[in-house]
Amino acid sequence: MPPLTPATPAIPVTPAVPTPPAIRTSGLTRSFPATSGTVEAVRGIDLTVTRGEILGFLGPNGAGKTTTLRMLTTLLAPTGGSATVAGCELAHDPEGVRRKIGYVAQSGGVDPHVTVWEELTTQARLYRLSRAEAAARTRELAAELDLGDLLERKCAALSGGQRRRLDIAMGLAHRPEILFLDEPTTGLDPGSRADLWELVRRLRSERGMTVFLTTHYLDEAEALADRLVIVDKGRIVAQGTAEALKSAYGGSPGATLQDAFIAATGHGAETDTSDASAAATPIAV
Ligand SMILES: Nc1ncnc2c1ncn2[C@@H]1O[C@H](COP(=O)(O)OP(=O)(O)OP(=O)(O)O)[C@@H](O)[C@H]1O
Repeated sequence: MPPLTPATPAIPVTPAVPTPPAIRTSGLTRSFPATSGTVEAVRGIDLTVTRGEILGFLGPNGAGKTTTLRMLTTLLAPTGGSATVAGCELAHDPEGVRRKIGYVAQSGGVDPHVTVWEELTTQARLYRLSRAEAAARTRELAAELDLGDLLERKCAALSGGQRRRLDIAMGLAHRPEILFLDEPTTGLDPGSRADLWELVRRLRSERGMTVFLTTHYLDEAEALADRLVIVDKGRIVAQGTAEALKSAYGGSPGATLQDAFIAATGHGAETDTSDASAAATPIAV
């Protein structure tokens, strides 16, 4: 039989290379020894966050949000499972993870006694930038985060919103690929919250930044996040867009995210679930 001839000349095709996710976890687990036994803070989280996604990580008090965040940012070793963050394996290359992520803790981390300029240049120098590079990076960050008029001010004299912008600038000093924000707007007034939301949106649209955000504010999660993951008692109990969660859980056309949250977890956003032992069934929508 003659060989088959293609009807059209063969054009070399470059196969599409799938973009690896920003974060992937498999069975991520953390337990803590306690006097009364073991606290199972995180019980096998399987999660994928795509690059450029803003992910809202929600759950009642004690659900395991901070423990998960601390594992993903290398601050706490998992007791089980695995995770890849920004292409680096958490267990084998924590240094690589740290180079590629920015972490803004709930309590911030700035020194109240130094100026904004000193704080930012010191942070940039920690990432081995020369003095001149650190100064240039500080100017860049100040412009981007609207801190230009505050550079000579002592950190202690900043308002809550200004302090939060500085915290984020510090987290961005080394141009990370993924930004972890732990409760970024707790304690801010509505105007400062709206400014911060705008900033997070800009980081994603202008830099393609992946943002992993924990929050207690359901309106914040709904306004900012592309996708929500709800955890309870250390497990993922629901995930999807806010709209999908509302229609899957809300039970009526006018259902709110609060309705969906209560239906998925069995309680309100501020209830402490850490001592409960029953596990909910995970539902993805
Ligand atoms: N170092 C620790 N030692 C013992 N138990 C801990 C430790 N850290 C966290 N836990 C427990 O693990 C569980 C999950 O805590 P975690 O802080 O991750 O919850 P969370 O969802 O962040 O809660 P919150 O919204 O209140 O901050 C809780 O029962 C908590 O008491």
